[in-house]
Amino acid sequence: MSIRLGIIGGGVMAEAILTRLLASQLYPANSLLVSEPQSSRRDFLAETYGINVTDNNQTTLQATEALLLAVKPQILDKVTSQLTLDAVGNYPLILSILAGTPLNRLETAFPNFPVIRVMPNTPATVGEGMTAIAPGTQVKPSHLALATSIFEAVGEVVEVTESLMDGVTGLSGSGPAFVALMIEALSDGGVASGLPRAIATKLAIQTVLGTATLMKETGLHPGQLKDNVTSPGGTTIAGVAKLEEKGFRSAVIEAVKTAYRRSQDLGK
Ligand SMILES: NC(=O)C1=CN([C@@H]2O[C@H](COP(=O)(O)OP(=O)(O)OC[C@H]3O[C@@H](n4cnc5c(N)ncnc54)[C@H](OP(=O)(O)O)[C@@H]3O)[C@@H](O)[C@H]2O)C=CC1
Ligand SMILES: O=C(O)[C@@H]1CCC=N1
Repeated sequence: MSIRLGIIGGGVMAEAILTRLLASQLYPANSLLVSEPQSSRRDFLAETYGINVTDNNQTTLQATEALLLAVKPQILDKVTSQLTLDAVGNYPLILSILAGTPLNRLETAFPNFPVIRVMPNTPATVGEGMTAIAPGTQVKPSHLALATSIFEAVGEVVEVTESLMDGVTGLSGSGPAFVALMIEALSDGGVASGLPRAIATKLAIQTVLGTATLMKETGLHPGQLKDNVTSPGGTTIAGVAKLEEKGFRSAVIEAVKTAYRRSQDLGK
């Protein structure tokens, strides 16, 4: 079978996305090709998922539908300077998940190719990802439909203007790490209160998951949900008051804003 989707960079995000593309049967294993310099990583991906692998980035350009860029933003220039685009017979859709990397830079590196800037997140691994996509100047409705189908296989998709992509990166791109810290801290609080670690972590994870599901399914405002849990003179309001005293909300807001600014800096 011909290669329909090429991926440059076989790291964490590439694996998260390709596992769902396989599970959803959107792409069969033999239609995927991942280019990755580390031989042990190539062997792992080929043996685990049955996909095609190569150490030659140029080979991924044979992809008939799309080429996913999944390397670190800092090495984009190195990667693109080694590609010979004139040798390519077709123009696969370029999907870049590189944090902070603007469309105009990508479109300069891939002249005449349709380019979409994408920001997924790691819950993509279990099909619960949140992806934002921002189309470039050469993108047609068929390209948008293709990008949407690929990223809907890993969760939910929203289309935004490119000016919002750094904010998206600070919130949903980096957000899983912030939520993981919250879960770890909840578990630590449980352990400090005498719970065994395994039970504390189970409680913390299910509390975050259940709260998110409740808000998603009912559309309940976060403030209303907080009010619903806080009995007068009870335990929750005592904890909420302590969070406010310690600047919890301010710390989270600053974390997202700092990640947003870091995404902006990566683009310079
Ligand atoms: N991790 C996340 O949660 C998210 C990441 N992103 C973006 O995804 C991109 C990838 O991130 P992530 O998967 O975490 O990073 P990883 O480091 O896990 O993956 C990058 C991969 O690219 C490989 N690589 C290095 N040099 C080359 C090269 N010249 N040609 C081809 N492949 C190469 C690396 O190999 P080696 O290890 O040998 O260097 C590595 O396997 C980044 O741009 C990031 O901004 C976007 C959303 C979320
Ligand atoms: O930390 C990073 O730069 C990447 C982008 C969003 C999540 N991880």
